[in-house]
Formats: sequence, structure tokens, C-alpha cells
Amino acid sequence: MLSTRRYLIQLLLLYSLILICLFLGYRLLLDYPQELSAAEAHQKRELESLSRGLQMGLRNLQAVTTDWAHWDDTLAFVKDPDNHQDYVEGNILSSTFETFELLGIVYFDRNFDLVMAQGYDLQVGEYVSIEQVVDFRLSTLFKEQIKPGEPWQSSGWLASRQGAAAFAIQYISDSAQEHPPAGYLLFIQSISQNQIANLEATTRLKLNFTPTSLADPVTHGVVSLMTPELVEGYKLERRRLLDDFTGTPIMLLSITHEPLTDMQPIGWSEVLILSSMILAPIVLALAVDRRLLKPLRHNTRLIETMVERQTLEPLSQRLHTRELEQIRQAFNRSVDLVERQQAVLRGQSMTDALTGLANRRAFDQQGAEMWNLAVRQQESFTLALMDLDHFKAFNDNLGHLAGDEALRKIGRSLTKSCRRANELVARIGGEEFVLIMMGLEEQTARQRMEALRTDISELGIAHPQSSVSMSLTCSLGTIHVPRPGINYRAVRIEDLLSMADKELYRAKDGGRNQVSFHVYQLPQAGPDAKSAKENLPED
Ligand SMILES: Nc1nc2c(ncn2[C@@H]2O[C@H](COP(=O)(O)OP(=O)(O)OP(=O)(O)O)[C@@H](O)[C@H]2O)c(=O)[nH]1
Repeated sequence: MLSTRRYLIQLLLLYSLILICLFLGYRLLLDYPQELSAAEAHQKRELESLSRGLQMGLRNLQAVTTDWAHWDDTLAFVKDPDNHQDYVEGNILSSTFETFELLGIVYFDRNFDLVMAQGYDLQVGEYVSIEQVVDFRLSTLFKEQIKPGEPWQSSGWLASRQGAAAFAIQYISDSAQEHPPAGYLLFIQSISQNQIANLEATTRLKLNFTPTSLADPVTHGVVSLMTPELVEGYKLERRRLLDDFTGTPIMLLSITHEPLTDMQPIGWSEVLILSSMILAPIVLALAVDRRLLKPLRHNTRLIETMVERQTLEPLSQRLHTRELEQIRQAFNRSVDLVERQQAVLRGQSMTDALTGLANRRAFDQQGAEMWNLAVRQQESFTLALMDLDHFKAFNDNLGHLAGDEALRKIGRSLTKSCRRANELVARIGGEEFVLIMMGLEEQTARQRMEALRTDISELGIAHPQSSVSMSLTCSLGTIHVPRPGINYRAVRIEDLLSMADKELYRAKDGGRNQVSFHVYQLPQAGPDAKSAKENLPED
């Protein structure tokens, strides 16, 4: 059968398995996908706002370009540049480039032929030629975009010599815009660190712009920023391409999202939750094992040992729950009951039912103990065997019941005569009693024996058939050992009893109603066990 401990372990394993399945199922199928799609939506919004931010920059540039392109002065300059050099001197200033962070300003006529172009190095703060800013062959590209003379405006990005740059182009007209396009004004604006910092602040992204080209392998598989789809799903770092107005990639943006949460399906927090959910019942089970099962196992072992040794003892270790403690107490009460019953049985097995005196078994046990004690303490030891005289005739004459009553009376008399702690009276046969007295001098022992004898006859139990007396009498065979020492160790109580029996025989033989008293003494000089045996009286 399964032990409770094993059962607990199996339950725990099952619980852990179910828990892990439920937790992983919930996390992977329900919770994590939700978390992921929320994070993806958030990242998509970030990309959109980045795209919008860049578009906004273009719109601002477009606004400035439009403003300039629709000045009457600009119109006049494009129409007749040679006579309007003051326009250049008054407007194409280093402060203009720096205020709008411009890398170049270019004026085309309505056929897209160059009227005037000025480049500017923002880092050094100096005018440079437009060729130092951009590859000016781009004007042909613009030409391909429009029909010359159309009221055309556009903005976007282009590759400058200093990396990607924004541009805005606007047809030139009068302030009322009634005049047909007389030319085109192109502003080229750098994407400055300031602009990047502003974009980072508004989008909460970390941005890194690096120039690139179609030939650059890093551009492969990277989508354009202007289609801000979250093609790769949730990712902390991604790349996007900025295309120029012809759709050619010119800049690679490395984008780092600010992490919302730890977006792992199973992260530390999940491991922590799961392990604490598994650990808690393990700790609980350990506590149950320690507080309940361990004492239970201990007590079971104790009971098994008791069964092996055929003993019974109360269980002393308290148990920690009421029900278990009740079982322990019930067991202890049973032990107590059995012990009491055993004591009664022991008493019964040691007692003569008729007289209430010690019986043969009790004499064998206690007599031996008393003899051993006498030997150890060198205390004189007197053993007497008493037998009623002509008791058969008594029974035959007066009946068995009268015989029993006589035996009871004699028992009471003997008990009264031998009530000291170191004295014993036992009924060891039908009408045979044995008496032990310790610590008596020979003389006193003799007197006590005589007193016993007379006590019985003085009970006055009529015995008409007796040849000895009118009342019931007894004969005593007594062995007195004055001071048994260590040399008496080989002598057993049975030996003394058989010596007393011989003395009893003598008393009977001598006429009954008398005491035959024998002093049994070994030679002083330390006889060994063999010599003690040898000194036992002959039959
Ligand atoms: N009433 C009664 N008689 C018992 C009991 N036990 C033994 N007796 C009787 O005691 C008698 C003993 O008789 P014997 O052993 O022949 O000896 P006796 O008649 O006493 O003769 P002596 O011992 O030689 O004096 C027997 O008749 C037994 O039946 C008992 O418990 N009750």
C-alpha cells in the first residue's frame, strides 16, 4: 500500500504538472499574445509618429520655401537675375542658411535651367559651391518629374555630400500667385542633430541615421520608414530606410524602442510566480510530513518494536493534531487497561484462590529472590514446610467443604503470624504450606516455628479422627541457614525446600504435630559451588 508520504509526493507532482500546464497555457496562449499585441500597437504608433515627425519637418521646409518662392522679389530675380543682384545680396546670407539649417538654395528657371545656386557648409559656416553640397545632376532628375512650367511643388529627401538631407521645391510666382511659374526654388536642409534630438523627444525612440545607398547590402530586406508597418513584429531594435524622391534608399535609420515591459513569453517574473506556486505546497507538504507524518511514523515504529519484543508501553511523544493526539491517547489508555488486566491476571496467577495466599508459582519466584537476597546480604534464612496432619481423614469425615474452610482459617492464621516484609507464606500443595522468614536468630526461628504449630492447633478446628489431637494440627519441617554467604550461591531454593521436606517427613515420622528443625551450614572456608552441592544433606 502507498505510504502517505509517497501519496503526498505523487499529489505534489500532479499538482505541479497541472499548475505548469495551466500557467504556461494561460501565459503563452492568452496573456502573452495580448501583451505582445499591445506592445506591437505601441511600437507601431511610435514608428508612425516618427514618420509624421519627419513629414512635419518637410512640411515646415516646404512652407519656408513656398514663402520665399512667392515673393515678388524672387519672381523678379528669376526673370532677370542680372539686374537683381541686390536680391542675392539681401537674401542669400549666411544667417539665412544657419537660421533654416540650409545646405543649399537653388533657383531654376521655368525650363529647369539653373539661375543661381549657393551651397553652405553649416559646420564651418562658409559658403561653398552647390557641387560641394549635392551632385547637381539631380536637376535632371527634377526635370524628369515635371513638365517644365507647371506650378509644381514637392518635398522629400536627397543624398547630400554630408548625408541625407531634406529638400523642398516650389514654383516661383508673384505673391498673389497669378503669374505662371517663372522658375523653381529649391531649399536643401540638413537633417541636424537638433532635429534628431527633437524627433527622439517626441517619439521616445533612440535614433541613429547612417548614410546608405541601394548598393549597400544592409538595405536588403529593410522596409521604408514611410510605410510604417510593423513588419518584424515586436522588436526592441529595428531598421528603416529613408528613400530619396526617386525611391532610392539614402539613409538607414537604426531605431531603438523604449522597452515597455520585459516582453519574453517566460521571463524572470513568470519563473518566480511559477516556482513560488510550486514551492509553497512543497513547503506545506514538508511541514505536514514533519509535524504530522514523522511523529506518526515514529509511533508506528515504536508499536512495531513493542510487538516484536512482546511488550506494551505508552507512547510519550505528543502529536500535533487533535485527531492524531486522540489516537495516541486512546492507544495509551488501551495500554493502561491491558497493563491493569495483566496486573490482575499476574496477581491471580500468583495467588492461591482458596486461601488468598501466594501460590506455588509465587513461591518459586519470590522464594528464589528472597534466598538470593539472603545470600547477598548474609542474612539468616529460615524455610519451613508445613503439612496438616491427617487431613485426608478430616476431609473424609467432615467433608471437603469443611476441609476448604479449615484451609482458609489456617491461611489467615499464617498470614497473621508472618506479616513482616521479609517473610512469605505460600500454599504450595493441597494441605501443604511453605513459610520463609529472614533475619531470625536460630533460637527465635525455633520459637517462631513452635508458635506457628501451636497457633494452628489453637485454632481449635475439631478433628475427631485425628490420632494426634482433638483439633486439627500440623507438622513442620524447618531448615535454618544462619548466615548464608557467597559460598551458598550454588544452593537453590528448591534444595532448601527438599531439605525442609525431609525434615517434615521426620516430623511426621516422629508422631506429627511437631517441628523438625535443622540448621544447614556450610564450612566457613569459602567452598566453591561444587562443595556447596556436596554438602547438601543426603536423602
Ligand atoms: N478440602 C480440601 N482438601 C484437600 C485440598 N487439597 C488437598 N486436599 C486433601 O488433602 C488430603 C491430603 O491427604 P494425604 O496427602 O493423604 O495426607 P494426610 O491425610 O494429611 O496424612 P498425613 O499428611 O500423613 O498426616 C487429601 O485427601 C486431599 O484430597 C483442598 O483444596 N481442599
